[in-house]
Amino acid sequence: MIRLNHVSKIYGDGSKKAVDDLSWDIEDGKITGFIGPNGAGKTTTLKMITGILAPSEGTIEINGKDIQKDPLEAKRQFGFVSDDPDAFLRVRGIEYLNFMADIYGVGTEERQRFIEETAKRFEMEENLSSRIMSYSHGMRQKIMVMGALIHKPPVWILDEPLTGLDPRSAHELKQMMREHADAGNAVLFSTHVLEVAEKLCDRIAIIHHGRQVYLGTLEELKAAYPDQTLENIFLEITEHA
Ligand SMILES: Nc1ncnc2c1ncn2[C@@H]1O[C@H](COP(=O)(O)OP(=O)(O)OP(=O)(O)O)[C@@H](O)[C@H]1O
Repeated sequence: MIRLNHVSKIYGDGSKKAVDDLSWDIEDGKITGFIGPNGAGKTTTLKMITGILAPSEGTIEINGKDIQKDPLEAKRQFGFVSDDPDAFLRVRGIEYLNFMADIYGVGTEERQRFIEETAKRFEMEENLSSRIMSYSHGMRQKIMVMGALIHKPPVWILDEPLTGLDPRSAHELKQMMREHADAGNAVLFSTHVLEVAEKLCDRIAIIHHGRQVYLGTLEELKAAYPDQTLENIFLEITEHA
């Protein structure tokens, strides 16, 4: 569970709140889709949850561990896939995965099992010995997902994880997200693809201008806007918010 308690973020000169007073519980056992227009504050929120940015106000707990006060314990609770997969370009895929496994103290057999299984699912077996620099965008995305999840974190936080993935890999990652949530864990991911959010998510979190406009189940949202697609609901909510 991720708990945000009156979280705000003010960048630079302080003239504007990029995130404004978010208080959310991202529940276990659910996939929560995080949506909002460009510049709404999604990446800023995810970076605060993962401790990359400090909130200007408020507190964030991941499975009860405060990301500011107890960062090491809090960071053990989640795996984070950023929206920029262009990292560790000079190392080989397998070296990156072993590096991530070493950081989190994942044993040899356990990491081998994970690498074999996910490389197969993502059709990456042939590429692990090549440098990440030589990978396509989608392949970089897949190796970053594998690295982020190698320590089997209970909470998954993914910023636009499906961008650039081919249909089979996207299907596998969606399936993995579903299996992980069904096993009782929290999965939070941001997306601009509303069809994906509509099909995959149990709950939807919508922000606009840094402010919370909706958090709840898709069913509740649809009940409030009968016979409308999520796209139409999104357009209406973000127009009037
Ligand atoms: N480093 C920064 N310095 C100053 N302002 C920033 C910085 N990063 C983001 N912002 C501003 O904060 C606001 C929220 O940006 P953020 O990247 O969180 O939005 P987003 O919802 O992830 O957008 P997108 O869907 O386009 O990725 C925007 O107004 C943006 O210009």
